[in-house]
Amino acid sequence: MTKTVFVDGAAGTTGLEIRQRLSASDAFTLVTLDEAQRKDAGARREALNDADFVILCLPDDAAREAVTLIDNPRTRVIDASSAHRVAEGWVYGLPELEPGQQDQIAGAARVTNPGCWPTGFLLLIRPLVRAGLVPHDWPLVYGGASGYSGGGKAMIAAFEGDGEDKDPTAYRAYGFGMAHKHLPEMQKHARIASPPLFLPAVARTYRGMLSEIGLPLHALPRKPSVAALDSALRDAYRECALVRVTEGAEAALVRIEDDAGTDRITLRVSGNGETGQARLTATYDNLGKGAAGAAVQNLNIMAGSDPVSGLTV
Ligand SMILES: NC(=O)C1=CN([C@@H]2O[C@H](COP(=O)(O)OP(=O)(O)OC[C@H]3O[C@@H](n4cnc5c(N)ncnc54)[C@H](OP(=O)(O)O)[C@@H]3O)[C@@H](O)[C@H]2O)C=CC1
Ligand SMILES: CC(=O)N[C@@H](CCC(=O)OP(=O)(O)O)C(=O)O
Repeated sequence: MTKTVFVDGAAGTTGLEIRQRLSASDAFTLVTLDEAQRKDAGARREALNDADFVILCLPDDAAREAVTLIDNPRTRVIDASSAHRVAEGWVYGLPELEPGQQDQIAGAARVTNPGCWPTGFLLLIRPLVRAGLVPHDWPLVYGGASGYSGGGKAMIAAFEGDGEDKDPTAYRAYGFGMAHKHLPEMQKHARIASPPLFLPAVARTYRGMLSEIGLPLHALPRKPSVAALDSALRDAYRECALVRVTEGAEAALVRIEDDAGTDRITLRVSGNGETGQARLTATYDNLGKGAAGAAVQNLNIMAGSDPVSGLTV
């Protein structure tokens, strides 16, 4: 029997992408509310309690409210917002993060999708911290660029609009308050002593991400080689269909578009043994592995289906 999936926020950027991925599914029946009802608390309460699975594609406050509207123990929730990323009682929905993480997701009633920025950071750094190649109190710096759909409907309108509010920029940096909302999530799930110094930017491309961590290898206590970092990542993700580790030395150019339009993430370790410098790079799609693809992957895992069903690997 198919399971019902109610997407709350189905008219938004992430919600539309999830609908696209589930529309041809044999395992799930998609439920959405029409335009007149999609913000009606009564209609939402009914849909939230009727569904086997709920995927919240809402701003944080609306996501918190949606959870309070659920009063039956049967409905299982995946929250794409940042409302519950470090909350007690929620399983972190990044199945590749730790051994056993996928099993925790499979059995959970409440799963929080990771943020798009934390996805790249955590998949690059967590295996290196776990292996002791990077100390847990190392002062990490993480930066990169996101496609503008990462800011949802409002940012899409600003980049694509033709009114006074149109932002004509090709590339802009932000987060200068050094207090981005993803910092607690990055610190907690990387299991590091303090959050990374985070340098985000947004580029004039609809979708895609390119994010990076630089490491001075000679300064690290264990002075790891580039090859040691590369092999730690390969070991960590050998069984993971959506995580590719490619040869960093061959990367003459890495583009923000490299994995746009897919649900995978590509990791690379580049570097120079003589100068003792390494560059860890992740490319993925903010709406793929960064949001909708990750939500569908978690849904598949929770429902006991093939984790990559309906996804572009
Ligand atoms: N875009 C991305 O790349 C990523 C997004 N996310 C997260 O996913 C969530 C959704 O983001 P995104 O799709 O980009 O955002 P959008 O702004 O594109 O969409 C949000 C949708 O939620 C609707 N909405 C707002 N309040 C309510 C409410 N009270 N009841 C019902 N619907 C409501 C909005 O309605 P209306 O159309 O009327 O505005 C809109 O359709 C956010 O929490 C975001 O942070 C996470 C990772 C990446
Ligand atoms: C380009 C851009 O503005 N991106 C957003 C992150 C989008 C995202 O990941 O949303 P969540 O916070 O729900 O994870 C930002 O940096 O705040």
